[in-house]
Amino acid sequence: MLFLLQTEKPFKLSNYQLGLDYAKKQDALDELSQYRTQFHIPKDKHGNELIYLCGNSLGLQPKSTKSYINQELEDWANLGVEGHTDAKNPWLPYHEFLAEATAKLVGAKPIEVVTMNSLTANLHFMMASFYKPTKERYKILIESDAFPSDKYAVESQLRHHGYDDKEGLILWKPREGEELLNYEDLEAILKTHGNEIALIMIGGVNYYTGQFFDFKRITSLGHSYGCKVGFDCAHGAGNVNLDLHNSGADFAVWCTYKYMNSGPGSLSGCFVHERHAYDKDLNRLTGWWSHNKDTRFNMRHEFDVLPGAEGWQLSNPPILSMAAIKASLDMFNEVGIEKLIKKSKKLTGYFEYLLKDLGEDTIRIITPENPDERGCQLSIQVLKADKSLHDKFTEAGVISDWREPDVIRCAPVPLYNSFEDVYLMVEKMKVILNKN
Ligand SMILES: Cc1ncc(COP(=O)(O)O)c(C=O)c1O
Ligand SMILES: Nc1ccccc1C(=O)C[C@H](N)C(=O)O
Repeated sequence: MLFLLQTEKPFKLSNYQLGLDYAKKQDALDELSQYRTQFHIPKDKHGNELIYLCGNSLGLQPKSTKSYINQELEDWANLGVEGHTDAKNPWLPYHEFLAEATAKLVGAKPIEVVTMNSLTANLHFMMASFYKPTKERYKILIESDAFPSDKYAVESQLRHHGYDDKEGLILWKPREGEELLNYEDLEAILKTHGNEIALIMIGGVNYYTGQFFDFKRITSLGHSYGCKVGFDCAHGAGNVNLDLHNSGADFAVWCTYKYMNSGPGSLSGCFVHERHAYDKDLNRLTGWWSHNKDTRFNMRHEFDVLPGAEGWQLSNPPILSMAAIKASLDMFNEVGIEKLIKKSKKLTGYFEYLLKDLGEDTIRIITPENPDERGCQLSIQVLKADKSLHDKFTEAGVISDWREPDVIRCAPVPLYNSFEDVYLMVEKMKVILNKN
């Protein structure tokens, strides 16, 4: 199925009509095309722009990021400690400046989101509150091919609470010979084990296949059996419509260095559903930044937790990293996630169409075909290939990534990738695979 810019109705054209001229025309018609110029596009040693399709791993740097960070460096140089209150963007409440735009991006209310820590750390902090095992109900359900860090984190939670990490872990697996997960299988697992499962923790968009799960469906199913439900949205934030509040999920976490373009190792985002906002009995690991802002500096005050996701903060945050997040969020706020998703579906649809022309004896796209069940990433299984193939792509100026055993992940990011990028990538693929 191919979505063309001129029409909302999918229809097919010949490959000739969908060539370079077509790609250039779509770029000219694209109302978001000017955003590409607002990013640094990496170049090869001759100064030519690379075809960067790796926003699923590390998003590109907005040109504005430097000035946002420089503002904080200047305020630090000029004000020292007074910057906490007197900086242009005072550091004490800095995380509050991110809440509204973050909430909009992930479909939440400002009280439900906070930016803090790193991703796997936040997953643990969320599990400290939402994984409350009992003798009867202690198991954790996760998708079988979850990102390793998530799997290690849930296994270590099981061990931390004194359970066996194999016996306590339930895996939602694809069917024999398939990669994508099937909801009927999840329903069957819950029918048998629902009363033993304390927590369902799913990678909202799977890092390997790119499958975007139905959060609402998983959450209501989990809740109907009394399980808590959380999502790791590392591959979802800034990429798909997460609609976290309406999903009803108990919590979600994500990183800001992929589709949120906020720099390597940048801070993570965290969502805690509003219904938990004022629950002071919910166990959590806390620090002084979880404490009431009005009395935080009275120091000897008895602990008084902040309402909402802010109440999960521990430490005063790194402002330089937050400044990079602010630069990126300001851009997302200007564009709006709806427009991005609209372009994303067209761009990825075009990419998919061109790839399919390579033939099923060469490649197989393991990402769902339905545009509502994926983001911009396509995971391309290259038959009979090994990593040396990926090296050839890199040499040819295409930045993508390789995931063992045989998958190239490519993510045309609507903020900075073009239809021409996608066209050229497939042309290079044809040369490398001797398909031209
Ligand atoms: C789904 C998922 N979970 C966890 C991680 C690990 O994140 P971090 O190193 O920021 O904790 C990543 C990416 O690295 C990821 O994609
Ligand atoms: N943060 C990184 C640092 C170094 C190398 C890779 C990463 C990734 O983010 C990998 C990504 N999570 C993935 O889906 O493969």
